[in-house]
Amino acid sequence: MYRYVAVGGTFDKLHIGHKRLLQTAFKIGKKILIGVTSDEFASKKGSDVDPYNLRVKNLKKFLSKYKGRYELKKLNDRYGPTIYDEKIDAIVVSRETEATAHEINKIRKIKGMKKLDIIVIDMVLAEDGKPISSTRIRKGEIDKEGRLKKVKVVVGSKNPVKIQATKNIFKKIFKDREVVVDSKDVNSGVSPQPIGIEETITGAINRAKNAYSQEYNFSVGIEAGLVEVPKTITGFMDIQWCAIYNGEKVTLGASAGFEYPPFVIKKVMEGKEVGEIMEKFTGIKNLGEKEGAISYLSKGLLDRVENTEQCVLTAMIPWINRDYYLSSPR
Ligand SMILES: O=P(O)(O)OP(=O)(O)OP(=O)(O)OC[C@H]1O[C@@H](n2cnc3c(O)ncnc32)[C@H](O)[C@@H]1O
Ligand SMILES: [Mg+2]
Repeated sequence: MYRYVAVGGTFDKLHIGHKRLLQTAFKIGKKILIGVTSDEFASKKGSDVDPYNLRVKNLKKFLSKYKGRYELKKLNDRYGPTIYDEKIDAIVVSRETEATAHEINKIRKIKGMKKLDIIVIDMVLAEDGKPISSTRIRKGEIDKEGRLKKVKVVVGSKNPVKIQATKNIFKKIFKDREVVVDSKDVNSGVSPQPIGIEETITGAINRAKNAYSQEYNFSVGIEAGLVEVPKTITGFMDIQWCAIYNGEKVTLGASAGFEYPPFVIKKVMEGKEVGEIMEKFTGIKNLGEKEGAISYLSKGLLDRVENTEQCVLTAMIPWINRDYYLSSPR
């Protein structure tokens, strides 16, 4: 336990990133020095930062259970007391502000002061996997809990099954929010009948990345392919893979796999696509965009949309549990 720990910031629209930072300080320190930027200094961020008094009022409300354990100090520069106060032992920063802590230690070294221990916390991520910040809250993209105000998704395919499955899952996850799902015809960059896990996943990722643009929170790429599976009847299973991309990170999910009959696999090995073989066999045109082979083979007990939903949902698991999967740099 440190005796005296420093943290600092503007703390505008006090959000869960700020709260995590402050809670970390109280966990490791007896007494906390909280630097809060002055209105003059904060105005560099733009004109719509809340006034100092309001920012401090909100801080005090959140800190009520730590009464007597902290001191507030107005900051007119990036360093505040950290470059002259000998009593400070450590400083808590986020990955984003870590560099400032190192600058502080450089200055302290020149002045012959002892080095501060630097405690770095991971960024708290909003629902789209990007860090929560006051700037994003001021822009109206997210709220103080990091929830998206509106969810914009694009699917890298014009296949109505993939679009519907994506809509269903995103509406399920973002229940009370407006969810917009667009679609874009994009290149998968792999063969029309992918074989093997590598090729199929590459197709899913390419679709997601090729569909992505800044205006979206997520892009979705879905690709089905045959994978070798030991002890099966044919040696292969058909598995749909979903890639979800936020412009920075990709996550993957898979659907329940199933086997095609041996005569289908034989023709695929001769270079045909599962889709065309199944269309010919069932006599249903565009089977893959309707109930799908899975529905035909399961005699209607599992339909294609449901099967596709599985890979979209499993690909969303890391985004639903951002702290476990996505916070620390990989
Ligand atoms: O967009 P701006 O206006 O820069 O606001 P901000 O949310 O980054 O908030 P501050 O600049 O007031 O940051 C105060 C401290 O909180 C940290 N912090 C901000 N957002 C965070 C997040 O999402 N997760 C963890 N720490 C965060 C930040 O690195 C600072 O050390
Ligand atoms: Mg900041």
